[in-house]
Amino acid sequence: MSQILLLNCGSSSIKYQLLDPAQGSPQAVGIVQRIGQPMSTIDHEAGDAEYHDEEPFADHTEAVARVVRMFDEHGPSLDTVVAVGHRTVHGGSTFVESTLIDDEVIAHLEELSELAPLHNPPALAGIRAAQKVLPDVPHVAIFDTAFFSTLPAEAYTYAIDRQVTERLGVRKYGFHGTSHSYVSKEAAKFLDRPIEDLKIIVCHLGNGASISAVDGGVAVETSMGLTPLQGLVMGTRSGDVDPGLHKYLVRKGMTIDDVDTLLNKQSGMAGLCGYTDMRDVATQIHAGNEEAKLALDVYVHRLISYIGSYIAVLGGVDALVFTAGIGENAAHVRGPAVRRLAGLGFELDEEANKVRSKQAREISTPESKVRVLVIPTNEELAMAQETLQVIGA
Ligand SMILES: Nc1ncnc2c1ncn2[C@@H]1O[C@H](COP(=O)(O)OP(=O)(O)O)[C@@H](O)[C@H]1O
Ligand SMILES: CC(=O)OP(=O)(O)O
Ligand SMILES: [Mg+2]
Repeated sequence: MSQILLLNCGSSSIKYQLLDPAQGSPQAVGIVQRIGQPMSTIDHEAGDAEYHDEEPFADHTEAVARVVRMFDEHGPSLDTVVAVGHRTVHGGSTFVESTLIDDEVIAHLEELSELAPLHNPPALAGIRAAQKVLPDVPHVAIFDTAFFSTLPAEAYTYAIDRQVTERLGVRKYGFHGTSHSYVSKEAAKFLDRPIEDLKIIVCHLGNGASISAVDGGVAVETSMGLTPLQGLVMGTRSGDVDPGLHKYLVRKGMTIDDVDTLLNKQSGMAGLCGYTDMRDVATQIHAGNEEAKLALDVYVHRLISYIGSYIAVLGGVDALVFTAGIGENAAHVRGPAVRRLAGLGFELDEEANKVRSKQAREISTPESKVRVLVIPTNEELAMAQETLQVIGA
C-alpha cells in the first residue's frame, strides 16, 4: 500500500487528500478555507466520518499544522505515508516536470514567487510545514505550468522587445496544467477514442479560470500567461485588459501595487457585481440584479471569444469540455456559452445540461457537430500519480 499525502495550497485555501493511487478513492479528503481572514474553517472527511471546525488561521503554516492535528485526532494515521505531493503553481522555465524537492528547488521556488505572488508563497509554506511533520519521506513538487511546456513558440511568445523577454523570462507559461492534462485524457476515455486523434478544448472554470487547446494530447494554446492573471474573467481577477490600463491608472493617482491589487483581488465577478461565487451570482440574477446579469454576460462573452479562437488555432474541434467548480456545476454558465456557439455547429441538450451529477457526462445533442462534455477534474489523483512516478514507486 502506497499512501500519498497531497497538498493543494491555494491563495486562501488548502485542499488535501490521503490517497493510494492504486485504489483510486481517497482515504481522507479535506479543505481549509478563508486562511488569513478573521475566521477560517476546516472540513475533514475520513471514511464515513466528517469533522468541521472553525478557528482563525493566520497563514498556511498554521493551517497545515491544523491539518496534521486533524489526522492525529480523527485519523487515518499518517504513519504509512510514503511521499507528499505539493501543487506548486509556477515552475517558470526551470521546472518542466514534477520534481523532488530539496533546498535548491525551494530557493528557485522562492525566486519564482514574484511571478505568482498569490500562489507560490502558500505552496512554499505548505512544503516547509509538511517537511517538518514528515521529514523522512520524499516531497515532490507538481507544477501547474508543466503541461504547457509544449506550447509552440508562436503561442508562448509575447510580441514585445525580444531583449526584454529573453533577459527576464517573459513568456506565456500557462497554469492549471495538471487539471487540463487529466481532464483531456478523461475526455478521450469518455469518448472511447485515442487522445492522439482528438482536438479538445478544456474550460477549467474555478475561482481561477483558464482554457486550453489540446491537439492529440499535446497542449498548443492556453489563456493564462506569465502569471495567472491573463485570460478569462475569474472570481476576483480581471483576466485580459488593455496593457495601457496600468499607465492610465497610475497617471490618475494609483500606485502600481494598487493596480496589481485591483486586477487580482477587486476585479472579475467580484469587481463587476460584488459577488465572487457563481452560486451567489445566479441568486442575484433571479432577484433582478442588473449588475450580476451584466457580470455573467461579460464572463460568457470572454469565454466564447476564447473558444472560437481556439477552434481556429486547432483547425477544428472534436470536444469542448467543462470542468472545475463552475464548469462542473454551473448550468447557467455552460448553457449561455454553448447556445451562443450554435453558429459553429454546437447544439446543447438543455435537459442534460440541467442534470446535477458528479459523473462525467455529455451535454450536447446527438446532432451537435462538436461533443460537449462535463468532466470532473481530480488534480489530487493526477498529483498522486506524478508523485509516485518521481519517487520511482
Ligand atoms: N453548485 C455550484 N453552482 C455554481 N457554481 C459553483 C457551485 N459550486 C462551486 N461553484 C463555483 O466554483 C468555484 C470554486 O471552484 P474550484 O474549482 O473549487 O476553485 P478553486 O480551486 O480555484 O478554489 C466557486 O467560487 C463557485 O463560483
Ligand atoms: C493558477 C490558479 O489560478 O490557481 P487557482 O485557480 O487555484 O487560484
Ligand atoms: Mg483550483
